[in-house]
Formats: sequence, structure tokens, C-alpha cells
Amino acid sequence: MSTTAESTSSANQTTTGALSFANVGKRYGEGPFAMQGFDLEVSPGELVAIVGASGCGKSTVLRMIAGFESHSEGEITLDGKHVSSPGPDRGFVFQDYGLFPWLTVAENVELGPKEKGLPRVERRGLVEQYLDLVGLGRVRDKYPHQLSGGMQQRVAIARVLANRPTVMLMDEPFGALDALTREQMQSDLSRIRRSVGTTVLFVTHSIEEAVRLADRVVIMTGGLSHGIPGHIRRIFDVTLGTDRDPTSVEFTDLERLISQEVHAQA
Ligand SMILES: Nc1ncnc2c1ncn2[C@@H]1O[C@H](COP(=O)(O)OP(=O)(O)OP(=O)(O)O)[C@@H](O)[C@H]1O
Repeated sequence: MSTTAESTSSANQTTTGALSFANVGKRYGEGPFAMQGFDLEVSPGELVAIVGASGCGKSTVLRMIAGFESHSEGEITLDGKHVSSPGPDRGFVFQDYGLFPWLTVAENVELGPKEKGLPRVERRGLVEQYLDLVGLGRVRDKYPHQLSGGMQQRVAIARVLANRPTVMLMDEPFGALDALTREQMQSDLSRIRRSVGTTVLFVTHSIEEAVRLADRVVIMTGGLSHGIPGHIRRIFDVTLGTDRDPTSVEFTDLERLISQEVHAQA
């Protein structure tokens, strides 16, 4: 079982999970554009972090890829296919975990494969594989309320990965965690995504978190409260390698540059 999933994953690393936004804009109802002119190409297996002031449209971008929201103009494609509704090729990790409290950890992770109609033995294999990957094999029979916040978020990640998505969308996933747990989750996410090869779009308010995790950092600015649609201000490549030291000069220099851009006038 694990061999099958791993070979699918390595295929992901080179072939699937290419996201493209071409001149994408979003209006809620008949209101003004909340965001507009969003152009971005994301390569398979890339982790792109989106930062920017509150209300510039970061979550809107994720929700449009997820298919939770329609886009009003432009085009979004995943591996060349137009994105218009939710699908198992895109998994969403929310800040508040979104686990079903009446299901055990294993049952939560098994949900997606069950919906897909996979046979029981294959489902169990996936549950084991992804709970092991997030380090939670031992709590498979517990309920979400019996776990810490960090553990619940790990279950949420395993639940998404068990669907073997090509893209994982993460909206402030570690925002509710204490600093130590958050750091641990960041290094776990780096390890996990290297292992599964899924493309990741990651929204965060923490510039340090973005620099720790991302291949590129997209800075958004503007938004309805500024009177102009949210848009991309600048994109930074992060070329700090895999073992990033937040106290290094290179790290703090980049963090400072990004912070200046985020806090500049819209
Ligand atoms: N369902 C909705 N209906 C109407 N307006 C909305 C809706 N969802 C978001 N908006 C508006 O769209 C704009 C962008 O919201 P969005 O949540 O994408 O911003 P954000 O950058 O993620 O903000 P935050 O960092 O605070 O989460 C905001 O002005 C928000 O009020």
C-alpha cells in the first residue's frame, strides 16, 4: 500500500500540481472587486506562501482555487484544467482544524478515501500511512477533543493527504498554536511536503513562517478598505536551502525586506 502511494507521490513531484492564475479577479456579489489582476504560476511541488495585510484577499485566493468561491474574471487552472468547483485533487487545511468531533482520528482520516469508494483494506492502508507520516499512529482510536491543538492539526493534514491531493491549501494553519508547537509543525510540514511532493499554497500573517517554509513568498496589498482591489505587490524567491536558520543574516535580511514591502503603502 505504502509503495503505491509513494510512487504516486513521486510522480507528483514532477508532473502534477501545476497551478496557474491568469488575471484573476473576485467581486463578492455586486460590490467592488475585492482582488483583481492576480497572475501567478505555481510549479508542481512548490510551496508558495502568501502574506499581506488583513483584507487584501489572501483567503479569497485560496477559496477560489479550492472551488469554494467562484472567480469573477480571469482563469484558474490546475494541471491545465479549469477550476470551478471543489474536488479531491485539492485539500484544504483550516486554522480551526475542521475535524469531525464524533469520529475518531482514524475515521476522520478515512473519510476522503471512503467517499471515493476505495475498498476497506486500501482505506486502512492510507490511514496508517498518513497517520504515521504525521507521527500520530498511536492515537488512531482517540477523539479530536482528547488531542492537543498541534495534534489535531496533524490529523487535519493527514486527512487531507489521505485523499492524495495534488495541491494542499493551508489558511493560517498554525495560527492558533503556541510558539513552540508552531515551530515543530513548521519543520514537520517541511519534512512532510518533501516526502509527498504536493504543491502547497500557504497563507500566513507571519513573515518569519513564510521565510522558513516557502520556495517563494507572494506579497499582496490593497483591498476593499484601501479603496483598491487586493493585488500582488511583489514576489520574493527564497533561496535559503532546506535547513533554514532564522537567526542567520541571510534569513533576517530577507525577512526585513519582505516586512518593508508588506508595510509599504498599498
Ligand atoms: N463572503 C464574502 N462576502 C463579502 N465580502 C467578503 C466575503 N469574504 C471576504 N470578503 C471581503 O473580501 C476582502 C478580502 O477578504 P479575505 O478574507 O480574502 O482577506 P484576507 O487577506 O484573507 O484577510 P485576513 O488576513 O484578515 O484573513 C475583505 O474585504 C473581505 O471583507
